[in-house]
Amino acid sequence: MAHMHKQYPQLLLTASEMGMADKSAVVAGVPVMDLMAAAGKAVADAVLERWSTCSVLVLCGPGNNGGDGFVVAKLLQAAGWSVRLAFMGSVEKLSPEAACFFHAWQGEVEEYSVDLLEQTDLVIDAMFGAGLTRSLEGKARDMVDALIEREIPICAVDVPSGIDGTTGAVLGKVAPAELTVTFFRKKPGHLLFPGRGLCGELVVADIGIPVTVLDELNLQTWENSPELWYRDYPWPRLDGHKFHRGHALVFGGENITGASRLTARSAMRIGAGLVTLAAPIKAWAVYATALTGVMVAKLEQSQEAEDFEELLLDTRHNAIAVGPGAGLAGFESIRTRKIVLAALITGRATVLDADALSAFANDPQTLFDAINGPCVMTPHEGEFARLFPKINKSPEINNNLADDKLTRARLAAKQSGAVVVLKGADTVIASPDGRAIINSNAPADLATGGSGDVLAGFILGLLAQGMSPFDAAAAAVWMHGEVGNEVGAGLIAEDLPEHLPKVLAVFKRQYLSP
Ligand SMILES: NC(=O)C1=CN([C@@H]2O[C@H](COP(=O)(O)OP(=O)(O)OC[C@H]3O[C@@H](n4cnc5c(N)ncnc54)[C@H](O)[C@@H]3O)[C@@H](O)[C@H]2O)[C@@H](O)CC1
Ligand SMILES: Nc1ncnc2c1ncn2[C@@H]1O[C@H](COP(=O)(O)OP(=O)(O)O)[C@@H](O)[C@H]1O
Ligand SMILES: [K+]
Repeated sequence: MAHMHKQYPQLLLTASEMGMADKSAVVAGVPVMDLMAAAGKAVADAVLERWSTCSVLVLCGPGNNGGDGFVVAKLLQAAGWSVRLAFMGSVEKLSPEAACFFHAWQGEVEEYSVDLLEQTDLVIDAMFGAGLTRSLEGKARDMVDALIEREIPICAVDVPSGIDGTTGAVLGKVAPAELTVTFFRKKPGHLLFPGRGLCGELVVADIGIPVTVLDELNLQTWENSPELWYRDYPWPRLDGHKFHRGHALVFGGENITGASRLTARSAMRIGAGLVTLAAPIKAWAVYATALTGVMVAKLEQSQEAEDFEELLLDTRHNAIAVGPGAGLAGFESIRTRKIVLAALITGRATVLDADALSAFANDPQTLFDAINGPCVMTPHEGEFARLFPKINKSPEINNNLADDKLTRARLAAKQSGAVVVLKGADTVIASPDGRAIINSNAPADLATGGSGDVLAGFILGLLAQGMSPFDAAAAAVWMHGEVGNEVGAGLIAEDLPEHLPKVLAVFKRQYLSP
């Protein structure tokens, strides 16, 4: 990802990074007054574009989020709307800029009361911004409860109040918005659940912060997009042959054979030149019958791990996947561990999924110590909890670490030395060097048995073609989401590799030809 330039629109800013960006903007000569005026105008414009004239209630909080609210109220009133404004806090404690816009509001300033909702068609939630760190209490909390109950449409300023913009966690309770307008760049909490599910449509408004302020910040978090990795995507060479596209090796167990078959086929679909599936002799015929383009190698009974090691002596096997259907019952677990360690000791690119991760639940350090080359681990939350029990319980990062998927994935990558793909609706891809990507294109249709095995195969296929583990993981997760969208409702895992060519064709049109 040599090309990840800092000014990419995909950069995500935590609340404190956003604060630093604001400060740098001021140093660069953009006054806070202008930022606040632009923020309020962006919200008012977005509202005017989406709703027709109605009775609006602007709920202003005690900080600068409330400051934006004063601006919105005035602009909507000027547009001929019927506007009421409620303020919670003390005028003396407002920032000078928020105070200035407070005084510019010439209408009545009302106290928070749920009765205000009686004649309200639309609420502007300018109570708290993305930097909130504790639960709402008192009148703000009562208001949120009433908003949830009455289901009045809400436009949120920056975030729906009560969402931690850095983690996406809900602090107490949050009333879901129909529209959220945030400023300059998205925050991780807009993409991570539960926050993501509460934002509604998300608009990112330019408020005049110069992009050059990003150069001063050591930003490490992005929203997944081909912009981040398309330049390193391994398209086949015009004069190439199959060995230029790598030879992937997949281990398959004897009981659940579908999982590793999906992985192998997916690796082929995404362009690995050759794929070999190595299977215990008992299951060899099953694999050999079911697979065509994928080659099937035999592993003799009771010496599967040794035979697998022998396959690894062929250095053309440049990327290895272990886990899908590898087996955990009784002796299988020991065998799975041996095969994982045999793969890792080669230092070649390795994908570890499913059973390959669970097999080390009692001794994760042995796994982490063995990782000395490019490695991608793809745990879902259950596997993650088994492999990283301390991270899930660690109190040190923040009070809501269990809710902080981004930090958990980062810590796991650092601890293990592997790129960690922490899967789910908001998959996080974290590198041991601190970089992280949040994926946002995956539809819920992907929540079906076997779709993770396909993802492992996509990563494997890209690794075989020489992509770096962080890029390969990000690209594969994005492709997986796109294919999910392409197939849509009714999707089964088998569909995913079969529909990949359509997604690749669109991707190629958009990103290969300048
Ligand atoms: N230069 C800037 O800083 C800009 C900020 N903007 C707006 O400013 C917002 C950030 O402003 P602030 O940092 O003032 O943050 P907030 O507006 O979220 O308010 C924080 C204030 O609320 C208090 N507070 C925190 N949690 C509370 C709780 N649970 N119950 C009661 N009070 C609580 C804090 O003590 C603090 O006074 C952004 O969300 C954005 O809307 C925009 O105006 C654009 C420019
Ligand atoms: N609600 C959801 N929205 C989008 N993607 C999802 C959702 N739930 C699961 N996924 C994706 O589906 C895949 C499921 O993988 P996994 O849990 O390993 O299942 P399996 O082992 O059955 O293949 C992962 O890539 C995950 O990110
Ligand atoms: K808000």
